[in-house]
Parts: sequence; structure tokens; C-alpha cells
Amino acid sequence: MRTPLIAVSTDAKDFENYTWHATPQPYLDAAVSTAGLLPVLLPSLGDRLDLDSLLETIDGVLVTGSRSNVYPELYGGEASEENGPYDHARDATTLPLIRKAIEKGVPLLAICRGIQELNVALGGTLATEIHEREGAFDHRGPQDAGHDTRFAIRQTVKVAPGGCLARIFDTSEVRVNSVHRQGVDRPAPRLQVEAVADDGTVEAVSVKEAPGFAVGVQWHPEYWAHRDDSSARIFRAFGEAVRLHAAARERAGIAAE
Ligand SMILES: N[C@@H](CCC(=O)NCCCC(=O)O)C(=O)O
Repeated sequence: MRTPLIAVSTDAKDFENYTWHATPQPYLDAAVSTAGLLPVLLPSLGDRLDLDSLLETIDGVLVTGSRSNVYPELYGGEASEENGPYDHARDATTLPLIRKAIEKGVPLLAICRGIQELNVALGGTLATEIHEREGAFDHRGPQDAGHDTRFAIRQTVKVAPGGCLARIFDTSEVRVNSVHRQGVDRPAPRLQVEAVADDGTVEAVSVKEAPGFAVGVQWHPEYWAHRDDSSARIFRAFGEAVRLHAAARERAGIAAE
């Protein structure tokens, strides 16, 4: 069987007088080396993309983290200095992509900004500067530090019993990293909360009655997937779901001939 293809979200970034569409390499490393998949970057070209054709061609979708935030007006909020920076091109691509992937049963793993996009795409809302809330942890990584320090595993999340993450982790508590200022405020109706931090922050969700694997996590399993078992489990579960989806599509294609 061919190596399954996954579309990976990109940020639109301006430098050297160009707009570049890019994603950090740890997501690609985890996709290739832990999940056993073949990632292709999806440019954030919004409604210029034929997402139906894309989702008939690729076997999974990985929506990555980013320092940028979902534009607040997309979930009834107000844009302000406080809740930027924004990436409109990315929002215009990932939100419809997430909805279509879920509808078509294409496996979806959404990480950090990705879980926030998943929540907004399905009608939920976000809160910003969550570390300022009464009793909240500081979920931001250390600001002026190297990536290994910023993405250090430093918090415990409680896994909801009986959910899909409980089956992936086979434990009730998982140690994770945390590098975010925003978080799920009102979960979308179709989302099942799969893990929470001790301060109540939603740390993982799945899509109720989704035809395929559809999971969002607020932490960054890609960063330590090469050596941390819990991080690797998420990418291996995503990889398995993608392979099953690809095999089912191949069988359907053979049957149709
Ligand atoms: N911007 C959102 C999502 C956070 C996120 O995806 N973090 C990735 C970290 C990228 C980096 O800083 O290197 C939020 O802040 O909640």
C-alpha cells in the first residue's frame, strides 16, 4: 500500500517581499517519523482551493499550532490589540477545511491553534489571555527561551473516562506541554471534551458521532513525539486512522472498477 498523504495547514507569513506559506518542521517530523505518513503543505489560499477535490485525494488533515489567533469576529468576538496577531488567509482555509474533513470522514488531528479552529469551525467560542482568569495557570510557554524550554512537558491533564483519548492513552492523567494564550471558551455543540487541565482549561476534544477520527489537542504532541510516549500515541493513533481511511478508499475504488 502507498504511504498515505496528509494535508498540513500553513501560516501565511510575509518576508523577503513575498508571502510565504509555511509550517514548523516538528509537525512534519512527527507526521513522517511517528505517524508514518507523507505530509504535503496546504497553502492558505482560502476559497481559491477546491477542498472537495483535495479531500478526495488526501487521506488525512493535520491542523498545526501557530502564534497567530483566530480572528475574533469569526466567533462573535471583537478584534483588539490584545487578541492578535491574526492570519486571515489561514482562517479562510482551515475553517472550511475542518468542516469538510469532518463531514467526509477524513481523519483530522488539530493541534493548539488547530483545536481552537476546530471549535470555531463548529460554532464554539474562544477566550483570550486565559492566564489572567481567576485561578488559571499560565499556559504560555516561557517567553524568551529556546524551543526545548518553551515546549517542555510541564502540566498534567485529566483524561475523560470512556472517551477516544482514554483509549489512546490507556491512562487517566497525561503529562503535556503548554504554549498558548487562548483557549476554548464555549465548546461547540458537536465537541466532546476529552481532557481538561486542573484549572478547567479544555485541553482536548473529539467530534461527537464524527464518521472518522476527529481530535483536537491544546498541547503540542508533535514536539516530543520522537521520545515521549503520550505524544507518540496521539500521532500513532492519527496515523492508524489515516491508513484505515486510505485502505477503505482504495477498496471502494477497486470495487467501483
Ligand atoms: N495562538 C494561539 C494558539 C497557540 C499555538 O498554536 N501555539 C503554538 C506556539 C507556536 C510558537 O509560539 O512557537 C494561542 O496563543 O492560544
